[in-house]
Amino acid sequence: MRFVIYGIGAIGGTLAAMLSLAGEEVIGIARGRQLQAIREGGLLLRRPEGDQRARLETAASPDEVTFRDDDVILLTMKTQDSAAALDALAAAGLRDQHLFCLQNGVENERLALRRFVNVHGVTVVLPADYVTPGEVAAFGAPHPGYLDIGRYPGGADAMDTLVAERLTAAGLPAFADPQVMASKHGKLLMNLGNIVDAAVGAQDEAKEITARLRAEGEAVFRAAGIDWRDSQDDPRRNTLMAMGRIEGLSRAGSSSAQSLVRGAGSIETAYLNGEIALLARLHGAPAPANAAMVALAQRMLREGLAPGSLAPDDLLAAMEAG
Ligand SMILES: NC(=O)C1=CN([C@@H]2O[C@H](COP(=O)(O)OP(=O)(O)OC[C@H]3O[C@@H](n4cnc5c(N)ncnc54)[C@H](OP(=O)(O)O)[C@@H]3O)[C@@H](O)[C@H]2O)C=CC1
Ligand SMILES: CC(C)(CO)C(=O)C(=O)O
Repeated sequence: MRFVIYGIGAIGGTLAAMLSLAGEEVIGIARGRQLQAIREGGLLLRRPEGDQRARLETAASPDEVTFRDDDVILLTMKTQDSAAALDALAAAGLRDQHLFCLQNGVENERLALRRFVNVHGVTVVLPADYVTPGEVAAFGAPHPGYLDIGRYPGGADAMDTLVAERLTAAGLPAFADPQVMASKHGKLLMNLGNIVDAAVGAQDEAKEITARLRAEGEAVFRAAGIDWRDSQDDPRRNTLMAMGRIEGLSRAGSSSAQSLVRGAGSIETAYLNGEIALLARLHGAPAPANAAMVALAQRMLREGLAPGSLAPDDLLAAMEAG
């Protein structure tokens, strides 16, 4: 088996480094300064237990990869970049190799299944940062995190088990999960707070606002008949990983906050809070607070607002107006 990891940022970089340090065959598809830095000096993975540098085979796009039957593709870009990436994979000749979506939200699997037949969802509980080109950090300890892996739309097959075994052997506990989308919907409820973190940072009022977004999300899931499995009360959060400390580094915030920190020019909110807004509109349930967060994220991009530059009252006002 060869792992083709598409998008070498916080999550893809952590996986690429761990798998390759464990002796797995890995190709990382990266771009820009990240690609250049990895080609020049490898990829530094920083963890509470210490730093390790991985040497990676890289490609600048799927058409630089000669795909093999034993390839598994791990999608690790943010959702707003997935459609273009999937089109590039199709154009490069990817066929029925198994493709795993290691992304938040629940849209990537649908995008993938339009183009490919063997699609798997993965719930990613792995707090990680893309620090600078050539360097990623994973803050969990003793393990960087854990993953649930299953087929989309449901079930778990031999490939889920095999990939879970390889990841676990590389130090990242992974579990074949026939109800992976219930797990992913549970994680999505947590990620409704990503935009709050991006807008106001980690302050007490942020928790209340996030709780409101979450309650609205749960009500919308009920209206839409969607099952979910709670992510925040999962005991594996304590047994497998807790937040650790890395010397000289503090977390830049949620993955959405990191997009703003890096000036990425796009943010994932339309696929997180926007999933709730979409379901609400489809099923006739109200979701003004989550809809307002989608608009707020767009405003932050448009006006070039720095992460953490808004006040909780700004968010509350946007929710009331929404
Ligand atoms: N970071 C975290 O703690 C967690 C993140 N997640 C989820 O994991 C997913 C990935 O997030 P994260 O790792 O933080 O995101 P990052 O932005 O850190 O990494 C994504 C990487 O993919 C690259 N990329 C995007 N499109 C392409 C392309 N066409 N070709 C080559 N490279 C490409 C990006 O490049 P560029 O920078 O140039 O855009 C970037 O390097 C998201 O769905 C996120 O919500 C889940 C759990 C935790
Ligand atoms: C739960 C959280 C915030 C952990 O990093 C996450 O999934 C993200 O950053 O997207």
